[in-house]
Amino acid sequence: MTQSSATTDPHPALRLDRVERRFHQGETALTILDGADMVLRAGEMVALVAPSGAGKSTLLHIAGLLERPDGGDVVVNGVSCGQMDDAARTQMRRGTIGFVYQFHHLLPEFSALENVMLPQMIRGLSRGMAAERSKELLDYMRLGARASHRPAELSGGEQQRVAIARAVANNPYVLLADEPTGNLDPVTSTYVFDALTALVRQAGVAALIATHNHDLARRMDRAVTLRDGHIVDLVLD
Ligand SMILES: Nc1ncnc2c1ncn2[C@@H]1O[C@H](COP(=O)(O)OP(=O)(O)OP(=O)(O)O)[C@@H](O)[C@H]1O
Repeated sequence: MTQSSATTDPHPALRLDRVERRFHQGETALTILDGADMVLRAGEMVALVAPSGAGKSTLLHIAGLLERPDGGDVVVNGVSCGQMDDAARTQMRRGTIGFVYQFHHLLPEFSALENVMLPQMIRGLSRGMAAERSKELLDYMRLGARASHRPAELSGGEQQRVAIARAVANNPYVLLADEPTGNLDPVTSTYVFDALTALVRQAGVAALIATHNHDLARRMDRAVTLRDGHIVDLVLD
């Protein structure tokens, strides 16, 4: 295991620069990130593998501009987000980052198609164009026949595939996924991961994917873990 590699790319999709994050639990200060650096390049898939409680979700939320770090910077496609106000960060996030959660987080009252359309319409795309792109994405995820179904009418694997389609709907530079197959049985998990991989490769997006599943982690380009508040390369057996 070595310090995570490479800071030579002038405009990587994502760069974490000396990121710090601490929580205070009663009298105790818990340091999760202590000057963490990382570079994620367009087209690469990186597994984030670390024990429960190590800080994977914290790292993904900071990388995804959902939470502010206590120190350091998050640079998305060359744009520093550290000093942005909340409105600017939200706008940046919507335009450049896709997020997939362990539980799909789809809106229950909307169809699969509408769930994929919504982030595009929030960004200003017309209803017609958003529908066209969403149909293409759902077809690609082999969900074309399910487009009009609501989340409750879909299986867990289908719900996650809709969530993945939604995450890439705005052509993000960076896709962040927090145990996207953690809630699925092994066969479905592999199927969903295959779909995620195909979409990531096709889109050339940079992906950081937290997983406890070493078999899936091995299929990515490289793996990292969290150690003493730093992001370090992880060699999987
Ligand atoms: N808002 C918060 N306030 C206080 N402590 C927090 C907060 N958020 C997270 N923590 C603590 O920070 C640590 C890291 O949490 P995090 O959820 O990032 O871990 P994780 O690696 O994603 O865990 P898991 O694999 O179980 O999801 C945990 O000890 C958690 O209790």
